[in-house]
Amino acid sequence: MHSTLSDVFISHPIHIPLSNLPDFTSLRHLPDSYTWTPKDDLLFSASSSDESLPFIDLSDPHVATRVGHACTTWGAFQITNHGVPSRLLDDIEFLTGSLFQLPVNRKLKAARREDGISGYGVARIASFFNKQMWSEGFTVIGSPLDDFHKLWPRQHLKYCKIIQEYEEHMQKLAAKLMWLALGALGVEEKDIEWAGPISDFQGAQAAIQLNHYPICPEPDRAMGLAAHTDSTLLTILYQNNTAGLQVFRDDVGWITVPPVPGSLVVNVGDLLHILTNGIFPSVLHRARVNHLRSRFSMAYLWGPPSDLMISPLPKLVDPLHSPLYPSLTWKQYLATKATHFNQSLSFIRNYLSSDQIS
Ligand SMILES: C=C1C[C@]23C[C@@]1(O)CC[C@H]2[C@@]12CCC[C@@](C)(C(=O)O1)[C@H]2[C@@H]3C(=O)O
Ligand SMILES: O=C(O)CCC(=O)C(=O)O
Ligand SMILES: [Fe+2]
Repeated sequence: MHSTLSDVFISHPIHIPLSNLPDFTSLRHLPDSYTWTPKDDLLFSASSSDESLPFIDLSDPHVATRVGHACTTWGAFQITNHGVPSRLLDDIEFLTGSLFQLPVNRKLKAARREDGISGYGVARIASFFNKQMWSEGFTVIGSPLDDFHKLWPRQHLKYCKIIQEYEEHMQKLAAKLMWLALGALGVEEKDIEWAGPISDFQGAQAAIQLNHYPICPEPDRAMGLAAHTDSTLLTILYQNNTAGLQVFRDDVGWITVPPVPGSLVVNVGDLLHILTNGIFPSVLHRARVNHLRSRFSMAYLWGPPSDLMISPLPKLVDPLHSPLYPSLTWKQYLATKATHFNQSLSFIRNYLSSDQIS
């Protein structure tokens, strides 16, 4: 049977109780369980800088060089002139706002199961931390029809249509960005067979993650979404007009990625880091919260077919650059991530074959 990403968490259920979701709106002080210190996350108070992320106009004649440079130096960049209609960005933001403003008991009707992948809940990475994150999320993989019907019994089709249109645009954009980034390293369409006969990565798989960071009474002591890298090839993120996304570089510290109306943020994920044999770093990022305005973000997490073997591209391997990672599938990598979280890349680096990875 053709398997999907959903199978991963059947064997790696994550136990995160939904029963103690706070009523974010009525809290005047941060409960202890939401108060973060460097003990809870080593990078919590790491230094910050006012450097900025590369901002790239996709209609620039030197776009491939700029994308390649941003991927090599930061593993992230912001884009404009990306071709996604601003009306569609408004629609997905409207959908996200409508979803999270539903009463908790309605949202819980579409709660993600412990061994499931889609639905409402706290971020999966919550299980790696002692403190709770000031956010709620909703993951869409495959058709959202059943879940949306539970959320909006009368209006679900309208919202399903928005998701479908968003996926179509994001899939095209992800393929375009992938070729720009790899093209900068001299990788050509013939080097990636699974991109398909017209090089459009039709078999790629994706998830949409909708995030809500409510207004927080003590934002400096809270964490919206803790530091992590995405397990994807690429992630394309749209944020509403409230700042919160930060990216980290060892030699720079944390920088804030300001929301620029109509622009999108692109992150290199762990699988693209593996595919490029470490040339592109997967970017460590997190979301901080705000005491005046709530924040929404909508991430399109894009990866290969879930059972396809991914390994450093032969073109990027030679006697001076031996392969740093074994071949493994996205499913195997997600399973590794479910156990080893931010240590996953260094964990698999120590294995020559994915058979040794469980
Ligand atoms: C395909 C996926 C990537 C993701 C785990 C998931 O199965 C679906 C949700 C994704 C997400 C979004 C928020 C941050 C993140 C680390 C998480 O906890 O869930 C990512 C996961 C990932 O990239 O590993
Ligand atoms: O909210 C953000 O800006 C970050 C979201 C994110 O990192 C994710 O969904 O993977
Ligand atoms: Fe992320």
